[in-house]
Amino acid sequence: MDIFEGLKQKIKGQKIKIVFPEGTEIRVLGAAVRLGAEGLVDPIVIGNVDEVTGVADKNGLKTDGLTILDPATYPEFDQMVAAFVERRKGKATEDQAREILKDANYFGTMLTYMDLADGMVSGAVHSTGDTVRPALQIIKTKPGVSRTSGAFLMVRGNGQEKYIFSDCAININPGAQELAEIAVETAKTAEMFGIDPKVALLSFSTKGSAKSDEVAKVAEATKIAQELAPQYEIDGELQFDAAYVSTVAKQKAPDSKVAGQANVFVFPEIQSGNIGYKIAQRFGNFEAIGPVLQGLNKPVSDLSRGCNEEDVYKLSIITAGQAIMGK
Ligand SMILES: CC(C)(COP(=O)(O)OP(=O)(O)OC[C@H]1O[C@@H](n2cnc3c(N)ncnc32)[C@H](O)[C@@H]1OP(=O)(O)O)[C@@H](O)C(=O)NCCC(=O)NCCS
Ligand SMILES: CC(=O)OP(=O)(O)O
Repeated sequence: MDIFEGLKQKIKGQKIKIVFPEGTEIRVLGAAVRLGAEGLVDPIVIGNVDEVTGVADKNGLKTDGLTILDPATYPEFDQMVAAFVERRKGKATEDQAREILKDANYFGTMLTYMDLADGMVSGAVHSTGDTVRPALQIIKTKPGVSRTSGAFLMVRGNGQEKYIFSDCAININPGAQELAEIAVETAKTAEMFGIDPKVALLSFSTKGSAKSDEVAKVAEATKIAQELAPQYEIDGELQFDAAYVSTVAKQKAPDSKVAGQANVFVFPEIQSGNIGYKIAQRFGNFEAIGPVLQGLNKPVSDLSRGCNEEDVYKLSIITAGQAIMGK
């Protein structure tokens, strides 16, 4: 079954509340209306009611199925301010909190943190930093996870080809320990998508074919990840061709159980990860759904600003799926 059909069946009718802070953005509003009409999620759209309905009317969208919340008129704003000050423990005064929570991403993240919503999808307009910083500060990572990271589900040909790429979004230059943790969290994300993970830690070197600090970091991360999660097939350092192409794998890494069969690709740092996913998306015609943030206490997903309505729709389904699995 198509991965999205499976997820849709799980979330349909479950009344999972997803917050959309970018309520006046047509790609977001269109997806929210569609998700609500199909009974897949209960959308909460952030924005001034007149502005949101104005955009909807102009585009022939019905807003009946949406809850529209405006931070400026939100009746429980004082409680939210108090909860934020408590959560930030000395890092924000009440006056600062009142200012900060006017920001739609902070407001939406607080709704999620306070269990008034089950997850959040943003980033069609905002940069990744502005989208995820509230989640890092408020929702925070699960016990045992020190860093959140951003994975993409890469899909081509009606779902026959599916892979996970990470970290393409958050950690600029992770150390070996962090990279190992990212690899393990990405294996878990793969399982969520029904993929039996074979995890390759990518490099420009395969099994010592080049020597450098960058290569040593990936080799070290591989060792740590293997120790952290012996239940998964994890190997590195591997070049992309050794990880993916079986004939090349036979030559470059003949003893590897991952080389030539990898379906989870962990990049050594964000530059290669972000560039790599966009090349596969734009040259390779892969659909790139994400970044799905891994390891947070509640799901928050960050869109690329280059997304279309379908991307918002699909990432919201994944976010709702994460919410239901975390319940
Ligand atoms: C994500 C990012 C914005 C965080 O940077 P930042 O806001 O400067 O982070 P700071 O170091 O000030 O930390 C802010 C808070 O987030 C937490 N944090 C930062 N990175 C984190 C991570 N990867 N996982 C979990 N928590 C994290 C910090 O612990 C801190 O929490 P605290 O305030 O409760 O102490 C930054 O790493 C970044 O810009 N990454 C690249 C984003 C990007 O442009 N991606 C490309 C497009 S997808
Ligand atoms: C994920 C990503 O690259 O986001 P953006 O394109 O918005 O920078």
